[in-house]
Amino acid sequence: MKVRVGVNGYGTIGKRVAYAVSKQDDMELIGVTKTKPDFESYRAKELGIPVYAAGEEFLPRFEKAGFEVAGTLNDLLEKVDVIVDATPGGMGAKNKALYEKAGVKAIFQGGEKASTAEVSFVAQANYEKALGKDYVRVVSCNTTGLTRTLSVLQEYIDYVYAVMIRRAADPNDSKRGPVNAITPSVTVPSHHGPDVQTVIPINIETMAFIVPTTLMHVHSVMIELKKPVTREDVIDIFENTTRVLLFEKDKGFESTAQLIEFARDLHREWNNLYEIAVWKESISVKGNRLFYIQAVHQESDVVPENVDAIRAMFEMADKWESIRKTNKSLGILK
Ligand SMILES: NC(=O)C1=CN([C@@H]2O[C@H](COP(=O)(O)OP(=O)(O)OC[C@H]3O[C@@H](n4cnc5c(N)ncnc54)[C@H](OP(=O)(O)O)[C@@H]3O)[C@@H](O)[C@H]2O)C=CC1
Ligand SMILES: O=C(OP(=O)(O)O)[C@H](O)COP(=O)(O)O
Repeated sequence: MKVRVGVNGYGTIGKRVAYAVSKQDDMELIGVTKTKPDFESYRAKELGIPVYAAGEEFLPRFEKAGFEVAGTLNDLLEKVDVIVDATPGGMGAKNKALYEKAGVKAIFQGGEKASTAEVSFVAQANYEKALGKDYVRVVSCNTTGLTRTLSVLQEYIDYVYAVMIRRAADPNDSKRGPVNAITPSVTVPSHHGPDVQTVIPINIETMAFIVPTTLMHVHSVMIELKKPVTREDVIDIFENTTRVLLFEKDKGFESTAQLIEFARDLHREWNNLYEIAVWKESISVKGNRLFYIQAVHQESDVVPENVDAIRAMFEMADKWESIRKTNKSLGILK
């Protein structure tokens, strides 16, 4: 039996999750929601994906444009086993009552508070915690990136300090900024450190800035060690960590621009770089401190996590079986 999946919110994350679900042999994409008949709605239809209005209040927009929808969100909820909520941050918590009423399981994204779901999720760190659960939150792109690399270093970590340099807007977004400024998050810690702690129990403080770029986020990670580790050990650990790739400046990876070009060269859909990119040269051990720099493709790193979360919620596979299956279907390198 295939799990029937709906996606509420066919935007940056939603369209990628819908695509990823459609690549799984144990899942069926039943439909997606939109609030308006824009080019994304027409493209979904061309791809054969049923488009539902995100609520009755949006129906007149579709009617006016002569765009035939398959129904409304409530109709979609009647046909699915699980809904992936990829609506703008904070909206998922409001939608939860609809999902409860319809009796469908739901996955929320990192824009929601941890309390919206029963568990905050990063597959390689805590897959088992989501087994059989009804409500799971895939943490934000930055939190996913931090958790992927920190979870495999846990035995060495006394305290983590990380600085997050965040992209200002996604490439398809012409409304956000800044265009010519650097915006600090003056609340310390930024939400990322406490968010990592919803997945793994480590000491961590984070600070964050927004800078004028659309391509990726970059993290500067500094770790106080509680037991010795060498640079070679860390390289070895990351080389053996799924969804983490090492890149070398010496091979031309000077910035996020070349990382995205690498994803383009792989002919990845939407130039997705699902893997967290760690600069190999940046991995340094000085006394009892470990340093490294990593980059996160904000539009795509959480996509495989959504797929694995579905398998965990329906107890369809164990952790490594699911991760391997998802990786293979999306061409994730390791
Ligand atoms: N973008 C990113 O880098 C990342 C985002 N996230 C999280 O993922 C979630 C989604 O973000 P993102 O994909 O960027 O958002 P987008 O704005 O790209 O997409 C949001 C989607 O929700 C739909 N929507 C808007 N209003 C409503 C409504 N009233 N009811 C139902 N659906 C609505 C939009 O439909 P329409 O277009 O038709 O109006 C759109 O399809 C957020 O929680 C965010 O924090 C997590 C990781 C990375
Ligand atoms: O939700 C996200 O983008 P946003 O800036 O559009 O809210 C990304 O996950 C990055 O957010 P974060 O820096 O809160 O992890």
